[in-house]
Amino acid sequence: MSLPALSGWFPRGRGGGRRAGDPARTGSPAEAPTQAPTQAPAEVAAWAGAGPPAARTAPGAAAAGWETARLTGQDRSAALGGAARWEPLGMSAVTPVLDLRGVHKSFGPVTVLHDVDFVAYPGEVTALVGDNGAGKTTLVKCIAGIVRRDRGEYLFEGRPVRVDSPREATSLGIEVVHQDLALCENLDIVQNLFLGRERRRGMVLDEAEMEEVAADILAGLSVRMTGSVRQPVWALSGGQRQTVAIARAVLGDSKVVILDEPSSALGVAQTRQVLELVRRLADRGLAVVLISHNMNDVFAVSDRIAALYLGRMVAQVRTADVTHTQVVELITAGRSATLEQPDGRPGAPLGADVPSAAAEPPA
Ligand SMILES: Nc1ncnc2c1ncn2[C@@H]1O[C@H](COP(=O)(O)OP(=O)(O)OP(=O)(O)O)[C@@H](O)[C@H]1O
Repeated sequence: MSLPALSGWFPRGRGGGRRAGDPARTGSPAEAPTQAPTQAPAEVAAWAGAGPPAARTAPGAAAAGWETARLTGQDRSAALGGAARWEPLGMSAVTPVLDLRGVHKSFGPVTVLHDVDFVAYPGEVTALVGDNGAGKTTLVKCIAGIVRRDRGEYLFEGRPVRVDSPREATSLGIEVVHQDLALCENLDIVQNLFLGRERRRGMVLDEAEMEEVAADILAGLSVRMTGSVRQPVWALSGGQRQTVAIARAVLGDSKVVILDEPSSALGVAQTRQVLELVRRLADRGLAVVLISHNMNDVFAVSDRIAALYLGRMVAQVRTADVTHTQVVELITAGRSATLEQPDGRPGAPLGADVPSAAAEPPA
């Protein structure tokens, strides 16, 4: 497979693609004085998980979308010399596609997700990072209805929804590309793309229509396959398979695409091609959630980073506002020496003072 090189390699830039009226994306706190009000400490603490779920909602934030906190660009330079400052964002003018609040999940006695908040916006790549066992896959399974959360709100495009099965998630336009890709090796590209949703003309499959749509969707994603769309998947490279799996995810009316480690088995060139495709999906307005352990990939392609540590969301920040080192610290320690907690304490693990789930009364 060869992909045309994107001019400028991610020309939108991380954290770019500003939307009119979205102060959260302007990059400068000074540009958004009216829509990013300072929060009372109690509200900020609630973000960190110390408050009850009800306290997590900022006043009036339900419809407009609530962002958690960020390290401002202004403070970034300060971060180099000392403790940087977290600043609550208040409300964004753009409603998140996904907005999960206080999601809690246990498997028997083991609590895997502790009151996790997570948002994903249209037109953005949100990287979901965390060490092995942090709870990334479980959170994604909750989003995709594969696993039922014990409690927690689930808003889709600002509306509360019930997502208790994969079918319900799919009907909302949420697609997951799992690590194993779930492609059928013996089937060709067209058959894989349309598996389970074949186009028919009367009683027979409309092969010509499916071929045309397959070619269109691959071309629409700027994907050029060497060879026919009728070649079997077993004959494709790892990058090409990933592309087919992603194309299948966006074939319907998808609004959210979640990619689980899409480049984990790929070489340098193929990783770059897949990341270009990931960026392109977001540029077309999809909300893309990217699970990755690879910080280079995360920084190359994401607009936001959500960091899970031992089942707690310890930060959800703009990629442009944090450094590689800070994110690694968040992943490995649940805190960063150069990031303050929202309540002003420097460097303490966020949510570390939250009572363990085992000690909490049942919901
Ligand atoms: N069905 C289950 N039953 C019991 N424990 C589970 C189940 N699914 C996940 N866990 C546990 O939940 C924790 C989080 O797992 P999860 O797969 O969500 O982490 P992850 O961040 O995706 O890790 P990795 O990066 O290694 O894939 C792990 O300790 C795991 O053993």
